[in-house]
Amino acid sequence: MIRFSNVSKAYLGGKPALQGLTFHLPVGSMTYLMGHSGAGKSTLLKLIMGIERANGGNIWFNGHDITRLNKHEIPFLRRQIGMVHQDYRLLSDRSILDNVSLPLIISGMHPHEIKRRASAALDRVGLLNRANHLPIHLSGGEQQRVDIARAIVNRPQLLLADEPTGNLDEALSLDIFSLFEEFNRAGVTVLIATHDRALVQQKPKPCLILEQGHLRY
Ligand SMILES: Nc1ncnc2c1ncn2[C@@H]1O[C@H](COP(=O)(O)OP(=O)(O)OP(=O)(O)O)[C@@H](O)[C@H]1O
Repeated sequence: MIRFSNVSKAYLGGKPALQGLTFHLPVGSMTYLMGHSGAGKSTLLKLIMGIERANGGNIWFNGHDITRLNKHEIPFLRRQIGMVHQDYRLLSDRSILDNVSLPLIISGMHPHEIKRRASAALDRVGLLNRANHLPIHLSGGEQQRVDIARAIVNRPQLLLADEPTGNLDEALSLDIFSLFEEFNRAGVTVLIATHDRALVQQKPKPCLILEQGHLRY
């Protein structure tokens, strides 16, 4: 699914954020991405999403080298990837159904199909009965579920999560993790950047560990 080959990234004027990364995430795998603050986890996720560009090396997504995509091809790449954030990033003046609909509106889908798919995504995270509520009326754990519904509404092959349990207590973190496991069982490849050692110990999975921009083996 994803293959990094000797990938490096340095931000303008900064020291290298990632250096010489080589690894493979097979289709259907579920992997943690760990490392201290500043180790390069978010940068690695941004390279996969095409938000940042590598300075060296190649990144293969389903056999296509995404380091060579031009800017018109990036939206097509992003439609195949769902991204879950630590801070949810929901639009506060839109219902949760509207929030989940957003990626489908952007992709130009018919309104009937948008409503059907967004409702199905909310149902999968157990929030269909709150479809017309504003985000402010939901708890932190529920808002995280809305973010996950929005990430999977396009039926992505790959789900990336950047500290998805960073704002949640242990019980809610396990709930959220169980959702990721469900999608993974349905065939979605999952990569979760996390500091959450309790979660990693309770739910062991293969780990990529970054140390100051290098992979630790
Ligand atoms: N837009 C940017 N411009 C310049 N430097 C950046 C930028 N984004 C990240 N960096 C630097 O790149 C390095 C890796 O940062 P990154 O955010 O990828 O780490 P992280 O492991 O995700 O950290 P955290 O766990 O705190 O989110 C850090 O030294 C950071 O200061």
